[in-house]
Amino acid sequence: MVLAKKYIVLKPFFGEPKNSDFQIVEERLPEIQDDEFLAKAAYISVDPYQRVKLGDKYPCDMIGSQVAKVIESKNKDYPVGSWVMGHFGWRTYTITKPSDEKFCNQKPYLYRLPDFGNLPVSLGLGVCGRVGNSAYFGFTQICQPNAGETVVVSGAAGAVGQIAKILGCRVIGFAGTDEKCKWLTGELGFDSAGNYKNVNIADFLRENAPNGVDCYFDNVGGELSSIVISQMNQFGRVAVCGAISSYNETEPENRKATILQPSIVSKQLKIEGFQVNRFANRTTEGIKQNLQWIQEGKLKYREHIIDGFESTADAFIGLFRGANTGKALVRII
Ligand SMILES: NC(=O)C1=CN([C@@H]2O[C@H](COP(=O)(O)OP(=O)(O)OC[C@H]3O[C@@H](n4cnc5c(N)ncnc54)[C@H](OP(=O)(O)O)[C@@H]3O)[C@@H](O)[C@H]2O)C=CC1
Ligand SMILES: CCCCCC(=O)/C=C/[C@@H]1[C@@H](C/C=C\CCCC(=O)O)[C@@H](O)C[C@H]1O
Repeated sequence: MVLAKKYIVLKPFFGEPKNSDFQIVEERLPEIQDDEFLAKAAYISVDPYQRVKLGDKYPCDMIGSQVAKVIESKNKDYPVGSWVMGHFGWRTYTITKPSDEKFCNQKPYLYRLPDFGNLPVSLGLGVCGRVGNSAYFGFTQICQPNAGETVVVSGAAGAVGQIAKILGCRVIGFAGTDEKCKWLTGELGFDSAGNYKNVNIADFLRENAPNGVDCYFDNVGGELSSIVISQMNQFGRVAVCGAISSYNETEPENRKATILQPSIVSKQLKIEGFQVNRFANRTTEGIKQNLQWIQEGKLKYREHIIDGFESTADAFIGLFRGANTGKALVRII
């Protein structure tokens, strides 16, 4: 008999998520049945979307993905010892099967990790998982960049800007600390990077993108994005990936930003939101492309790893304070 631990969310988040919104409970797992396997969590992913994508019934199990190792199995496609990515929520042990989807209806719900060679399995939650695929497909398919174009990325400490450099673009990033900006222009090769907390965004862009912006990959929304969009070129393309600047905001007044329509019309812009699930049937293609770029030394990654299941809520809260540089993960020890 296995005793699992899982997080439940007691009430809707209000403002920044708090430890008191969560409770850890224990669950006795039954014996596995035909087609099922038992997986032990190795890494749990904490993600901004978890702040805004819970349902409306409380208490509820916390949603989320994890990389886990199969430790008991009655499913030949998931033998003991194999590594999986699954949307099991924040929990230590899971019994499931491919047709299950009892933990959520995410697509893809479950898959075996491709062979990452010498690289860590934790990449399956970051650059070689759906986060990396959001960058790869969101940027290439929505922004449709051309070599030589100027690209701006907000929430820039991820893969998008690097992919833009690989594709021959000029890249400007915005991030929330000077240390992150130094990493962007240093190791990652961005052409420039500004700390959105202490630069004048409009002046910074006029100086660093004097010929205007062709593509904007928007992770944050709000006024920063309105300013970037106001400096776009004719027929510019915007991929709206997220709006983290608004996720903890409870006052509707503070969710307002400068009107976009004058820029959209006069510059004939294309602005398109996307959810990475749209590219679910190309999951392996995206993972393999990012993996290949890592192996070729063209794509670098950082992981922000916090140890211990009991630290998962803290790791999640840290996302909204910019505590992570790179993918935020909890290692289950
Ligand atoms: N459309 C889709 O399918 C997907 C969308 N997303 C979205 O992409 C975005 C980035 O997610 P992800 O890469 O997982 O997370 P990150 O690893 O980029 O972590 C979140 C980062 O957001 C920044 N941030 C926090 N608060 C604010 C704020 N008020 N204003 C601006 N930046 C802020 C912080 O960095 P800093 O120090 O720079 O402030 C923080 O480190 C989110 O908006 C998320 O919702 C993610 C996955 C899929
Ligand atoms: C205003 C709400 C905007 C929410 C944007 C956002 O972040 C949406 C994301 C989900 C996405 C989650 C995808 C990747 C997370 C990475 C970790 C993982 O779980 O593998 C997917 O669920 C569809 C969008 O809703």
